[in-house]
Amino acid sequence: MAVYTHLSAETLGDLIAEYDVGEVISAKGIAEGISNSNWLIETTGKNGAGDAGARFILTMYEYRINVQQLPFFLNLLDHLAAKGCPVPATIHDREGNAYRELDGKCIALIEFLPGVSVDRPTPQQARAVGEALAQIHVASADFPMQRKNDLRPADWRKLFDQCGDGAIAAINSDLAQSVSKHMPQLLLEWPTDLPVGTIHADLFPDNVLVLGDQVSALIDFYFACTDFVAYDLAVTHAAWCFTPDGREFNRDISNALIEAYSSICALSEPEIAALPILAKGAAMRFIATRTYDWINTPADALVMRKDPMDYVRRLHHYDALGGSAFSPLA
Ligand SMILES: Nc1ncnc2c1ncn2[C@@H]1O[C@H](COP(=O)(O)OP(=O)(O)O)[C@@H](O)[C@H]1O
Ligand SMILES: N[C@@H](CCOP(=O)(O)O)C(=O)O
Repeated sequence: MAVYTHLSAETLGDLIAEYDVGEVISAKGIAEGISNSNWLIETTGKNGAGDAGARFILTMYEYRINVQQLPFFLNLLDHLAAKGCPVPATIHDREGNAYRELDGKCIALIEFLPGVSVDRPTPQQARAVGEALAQIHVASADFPMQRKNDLRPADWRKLFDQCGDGAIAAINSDLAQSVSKHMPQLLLEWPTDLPVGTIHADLFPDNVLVLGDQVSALIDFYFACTDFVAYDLAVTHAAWCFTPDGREFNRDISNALIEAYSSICALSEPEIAALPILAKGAAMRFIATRTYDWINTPADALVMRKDPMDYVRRLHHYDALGGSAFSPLA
């Protein structure tokens, strides 16, 4: 579940009164999610059909987010939404603030967008995701803010060092061996001069809402940063083109995702050549944070731990497949 903080009806009512969105009719905690508390808020304001019952997502930032970086994330949402991308716009309060403080934590109210996230996407859905990813890369080309990616190879190394070899091996010996085998190559051979842009960096199926085969929303931009755009395609590929446990690679989904993305954002020769190492790096980035969380999250914590082995298996696939994982481009 992901409602870590209790907000009373009075507190919620007072908070929503700071926005020009009507009065609260209902507020329901949202079970999905890991990092933040989220509520679905319905108000007496007008919805898209002109009737009372406007819906919003209220997010309270709980974990991992440096609040000084909130302007980057929230301005990016507004920038992309203004350009017609399927992302929720930020609702500003009556004084124009994109976020406020409540009980010492930051909160933001964002537009609710309809749709569901899928565990087992179809190639048609993967195609729509490839197009949506390309759309945000195009639309963010003139986004004026920058944010350093704080999860690059040296940062993964630091996370593993903080975990310690023994604790990593205690999770799974294959995990420990895979880190020892692949981290040196990733540190040495990570590209340095690929085209850079604003990237989502965490476009997993649970961060995409769909209505049928259409993408209705890209959400959870809280890892967004300035880095190689081809790395964003690699992260999305790693997240979408395998069974959730990483045991099976789905070539139809892979082809659909890559063809759709590259039909809008053509990749350069150096980007295509770099995809195999970017994909191994994408797998390692999630192995690193999942391993760290596995070791450092108390068993009784509300935060759900995710299995790093799902991404160790993806790393093995990428190691074995090389460039053929991206065959429409080969
Ligand atoms: N703008 C939105 N419109 C509709 N639902 C949303 C929106 N933002 C978040 N949600 C819902 O809230 C859940 C958790 O949001 P998310 O930002 O992924 O939280 P976390 O950062 O904790 O993972 C999503 O799975 C989705 O169901
Ligand atoms: N996508 C990451 C976890 C990041 O959490 P999120 O809920 O903020 O997307 C993973 O699966 O390891």
